[in-house]
Amino acid sequence: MAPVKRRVFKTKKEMSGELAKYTADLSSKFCKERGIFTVVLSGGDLISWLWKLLEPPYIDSIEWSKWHIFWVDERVCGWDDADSNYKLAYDGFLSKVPIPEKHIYAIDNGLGAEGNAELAAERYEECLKQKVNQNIIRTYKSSGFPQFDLQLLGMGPDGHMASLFPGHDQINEKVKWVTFITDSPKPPPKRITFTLPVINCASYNVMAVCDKEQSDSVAAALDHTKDVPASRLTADVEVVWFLDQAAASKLSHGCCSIL
Ligand SMILES: O=C1O[C@H](COP(=O)(O)O)[C@@H](O)[C@H](O)[C@H]1O
Repeated sequence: MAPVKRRVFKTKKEMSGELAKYTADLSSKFCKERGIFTVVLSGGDLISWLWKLLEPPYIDSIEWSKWHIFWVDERVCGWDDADSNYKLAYDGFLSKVPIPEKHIYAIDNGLGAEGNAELAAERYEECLKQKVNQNIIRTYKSSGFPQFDLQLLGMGPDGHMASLFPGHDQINEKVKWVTFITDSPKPPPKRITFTLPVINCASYNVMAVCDKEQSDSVAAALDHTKDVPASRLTADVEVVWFLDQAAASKLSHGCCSIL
């Protein structure tokens, strides 16, 4: 069982600094070992916390040309839609770093714009299978599920991660790699999402959460007081929760160090 670590920071700025260092260290490890670094992004606040990677020393030292970018979940819309996780990441991060465009694997733009959630999920799973066949994505031991090097995740106040929401069936999917939802409680209703087995096969999973609004769900997930999707998060090597003080404020005593 992979260790679940928690790191609590006084400010979001400090958290962003350490998140950048953690990501850069893994980038250097995987680029040296494999010549490739597969990174999975989520939407939401996470993208705004990647800003430190856009500054020295990281902007100049990271081997961006070896990065391959995927999304743990995506809203079913076109790439230019304000709801798009691709657009959020492109505007706030990807357009500012020299990752080759052909290494960026977004939802099919046409199916997204059409609103075809089922087909968009199937197409994204096909894309992952193609990247496995091209040895860009590794597979997990004997299970055959894709294994990403690093996933950068976020959690909503209800404890959802990716587009796996409490009380919705997608969390129980055991076979598919990518599934879809058409009645997401958080708008927009149509989304595609990695399934739990895929999320949990990643080598390293980071869960970055800030603000008081999320503190109940952080406690539920880490103290296991309630079963929310994020409480099921694990990984092959390690899971690290990056928290600010407000998000960590309801954790049981003595279990977190403030850095
Ligand atoms: O809708 C989504 O929400 C989660 C959490 O977002 P946050 O703004 O509360 O951090 C996000 O991780 C997911 O990718 C996104 O589609």
